[in-house]
Amino acid sequence: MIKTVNLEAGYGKLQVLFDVNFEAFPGEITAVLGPNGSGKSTLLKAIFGIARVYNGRIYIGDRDVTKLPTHERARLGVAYVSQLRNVFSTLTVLENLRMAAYQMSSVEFEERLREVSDIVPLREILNRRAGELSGGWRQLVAIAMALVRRATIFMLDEPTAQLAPKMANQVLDVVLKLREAGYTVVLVEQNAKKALEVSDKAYLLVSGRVHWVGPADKLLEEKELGRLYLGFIK
Ligand SMILES: Nc1ncnc2c1ncn2[C@@H]1O[C@H](COP(=O)(O)OP(=O)(O)OP(=O)(O)O)[C@@H](O)[C@H]1O
Repeated sequence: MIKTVNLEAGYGKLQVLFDVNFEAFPGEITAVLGPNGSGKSTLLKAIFGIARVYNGRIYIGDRDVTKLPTHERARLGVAYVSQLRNVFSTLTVLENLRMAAYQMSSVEFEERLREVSDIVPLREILNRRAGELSGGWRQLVAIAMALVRRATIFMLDEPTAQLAPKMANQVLDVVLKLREAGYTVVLVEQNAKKALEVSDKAYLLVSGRVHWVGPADKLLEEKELGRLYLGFIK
């Protein structure tokens, strides 16, 4: 479980988030939606420890991690997957996964790989160089790397942006499998409708504040909010 309490965060002197109370639970997909620049990525970055926190607290389960460095948050199970620099492009997929498992014995790694393959369909691409893969596949490899190192909280920053519809659906299938496996999934998406269709709960951020929070299907019914902030046509 991940939680922020009265979170104020940003970059240097630029405060982006104001008084954000956010919670995401295991076995659920929590969507974070809102217009460009509303602070969606900043929320994920603050939770991961790569944006500046001015005030408020961040918890992973019961543990207050507000002051912990990023690598310790990662050790506690948090993964932040964005479309940027998410894999080692000169290495093969298998080598990337091995890098994520550098502390494991090869027996343990093989076992892990079998479990991860149930969630991310990797078998066909294990020997491909990561840099040759499409953006969608690179993202799936990044998710698989996090799974190998036993992450339990997946913060996915626009995982389907710029993907062809077929690949976008494949990525969303993996997101659904993460939920099925009981992980905590936080999903930042541009395509609000698609995100809401797969999510359990939704936060709408506007100008760095939580403007609306509730069940994802209820936000789909909020036509006015959808029109104003989420690009719903009608
Ligand atoms: N590393 C950074 N340094 C300084 N300002 C930043 C940085 N990253 C983002 N910002 C600024 O913070 C504000 C919020 O950006 P953020 O990326 O959180 O928005 P977002 O809701 O994810 O929007 P988008 O969909 O455009 O990514 C913007 O004004 C942006 O210019």
